[in-house]
Amino acid sequence: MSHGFDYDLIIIGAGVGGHGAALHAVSCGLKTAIIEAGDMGGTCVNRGCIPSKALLAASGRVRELRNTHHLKSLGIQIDHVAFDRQAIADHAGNLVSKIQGDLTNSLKRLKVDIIRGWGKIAGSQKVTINSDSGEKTITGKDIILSPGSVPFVPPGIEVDGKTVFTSDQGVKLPSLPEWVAIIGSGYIGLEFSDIYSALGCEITMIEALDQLMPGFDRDIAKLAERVLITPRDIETKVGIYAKRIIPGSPVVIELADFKTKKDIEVMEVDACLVATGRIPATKNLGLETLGVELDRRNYIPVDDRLAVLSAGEVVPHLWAIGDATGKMMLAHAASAQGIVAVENIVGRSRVVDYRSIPAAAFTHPEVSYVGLTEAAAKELAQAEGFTIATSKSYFKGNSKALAENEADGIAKVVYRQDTGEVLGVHIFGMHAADLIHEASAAIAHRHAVQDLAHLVHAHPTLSEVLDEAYKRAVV
Ligand SMILES: Cc1cc2nc3c(=O)[nH]c(=O)nc-3n(C[C@H](O)[C@H](O)[C@H](O)COP(=O)(O)OP(=O)(O)OC[C@H]3O[C@@H](n4cnc5c(N)ncnc54)[C@H](O)[C@@H]3O)c2cc1C
Ligand SMILES: NC(=O)c1ccc[n+]([C@@H]2O[C@H](COP(=O)([O-])OP(=O)(O)OC[C@H]3O[C@@H](n4cnc5c(N)ncnc54)[C@H](O)[C@@H]3O)[C@@H](O)[C@H]2O)c1
Repeated sequence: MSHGFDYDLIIIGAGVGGHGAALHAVSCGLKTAIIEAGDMGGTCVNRGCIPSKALLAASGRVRELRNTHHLKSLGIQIDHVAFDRQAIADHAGNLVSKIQGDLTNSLKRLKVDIIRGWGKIAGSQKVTINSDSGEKTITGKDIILSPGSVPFVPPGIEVDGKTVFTSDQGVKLPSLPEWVAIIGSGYIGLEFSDIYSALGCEITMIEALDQLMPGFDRDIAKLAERVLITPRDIETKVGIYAKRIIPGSPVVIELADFKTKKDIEVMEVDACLVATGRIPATKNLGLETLGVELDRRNYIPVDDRLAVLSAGEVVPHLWAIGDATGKMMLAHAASAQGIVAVENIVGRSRVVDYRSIPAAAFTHPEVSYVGLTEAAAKELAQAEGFTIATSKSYFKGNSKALAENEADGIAKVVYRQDTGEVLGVHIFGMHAADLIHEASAAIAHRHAVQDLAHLVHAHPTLSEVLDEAYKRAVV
């Protein structure tokens, strides 16, 4: 193809979004180049999903093997469980190298040109790349921006990368501080509290909003707090924010009331993980050359087809995907967007169905959801004039969970009362991250609880928790 351009498609950013787009582009016959200034694989592979899940796998095993009470209930006795912090860190580091290599090779195998350097739009269908070897310009019929995101560090917080750090450094597990403060109780705060508490650190979790895990469905967050926080060596401070953090030994943290802004106390801890969200990496992309303005939170404005917008109008041949679009900061959402953008590029109109994209926190046990929380569904119902209902089932009534003696857990289905359409499903309990996909498929097809209640699930499996929740919705 190419038609007078160097490439059919140029992708800026080789994270999971850019990678997913590149693979799909090749399968659609597009001559493709991908530009990467940093580590191939971006955040997920190098500083996100992959190393954090490796740490969670190892620390989760330590937790399980040290839980003598649980093991005894199964008739097992283990006298001493030891671990080597550096070996756990190496497990994560080795996995990063492997997946980074696999991802890079998959692009090479498909003859995607990998160009190292900083990519910048230099005008319509034109990109410049700056690297140590100088600047060059290439042309592409279409351009996809996938520059990703970086940790957000609130003003007043100083990060030295050693005593006060973000997940970028945390995933390397360089030390196990005796007492660590975690700022934020979102995904990163939760997953790291799981890792640190399993490996014997004392934790203080500080959350600015008036409840822990504010992004999750309330019923799920309440039970998750009872299981993941309360019985562990984790002190929580809620409605309180870290106004100032000074790195050093000790780390000094000035806390204030989030609502009144009044100073509350000064804490001294050994280390502090700042897990206060992420912001788009959208500076210096040359967007101004095409008159594109970022939105007020610095995301790249896109329509449902992932076309970039300028003053509400589509900018021809320019697309954006991934964390930088601010839709759902998840790896699989980024690659799904990449596939949809390519579909539109090749003339097959497609949009992303965000409602059916699942999410999970890989704590022990896991938290997962897809679709709307009960609160969000209520808002939608009010706006559109329908009513919602919910149904719940519990792991303590599930034979498989009972056989494992891991019966802490709940599944909650939020649905429309009139049509039965499933609007959201939330699960907390063992293997919740895997269990959610059945619900994701149900939402993708806009299925109703009345139909889902008739599906047959193998016995005894954890999937029967969801089966039970659907059945309870229709009795
Ligand atoms: C600790 C942690 C754990 C996570 N765990 C999960 C998880 O379990 N599951 C999940 O779904 N998500 C997880 N995420 C989120 C996930 O990592 C991101 O949603 C995902 O990486 C976004 O992909 P992306 O392609 O949009 O951007 P990124 O992965 O950030 O990639 C963007 C790439 O673009 C490059 N780049 C930027 N600008 C330019 C430029 N101008 N020129 C050249 N290159 C450029 C960057 O160097 C980077 O490599 C986690 C994130 C963190 C921080
Ligand atoms: N398993 C996964 O899929 C996974 C894992 C890790 C990260 N991620 C992605 O990375 C993104 C970033 O994760 P995150 O946990 O940093 O963000 P988050 O948005 O999930 O949570 C940040 C929390 O920090 C709180 N906060 C902000 N400023 C504060 C302050 N000064 N003091 C106290 N609390 C404060 C917020 O109220 C919020 O609850 C997530 O949104 C998610 O999309 C996903």
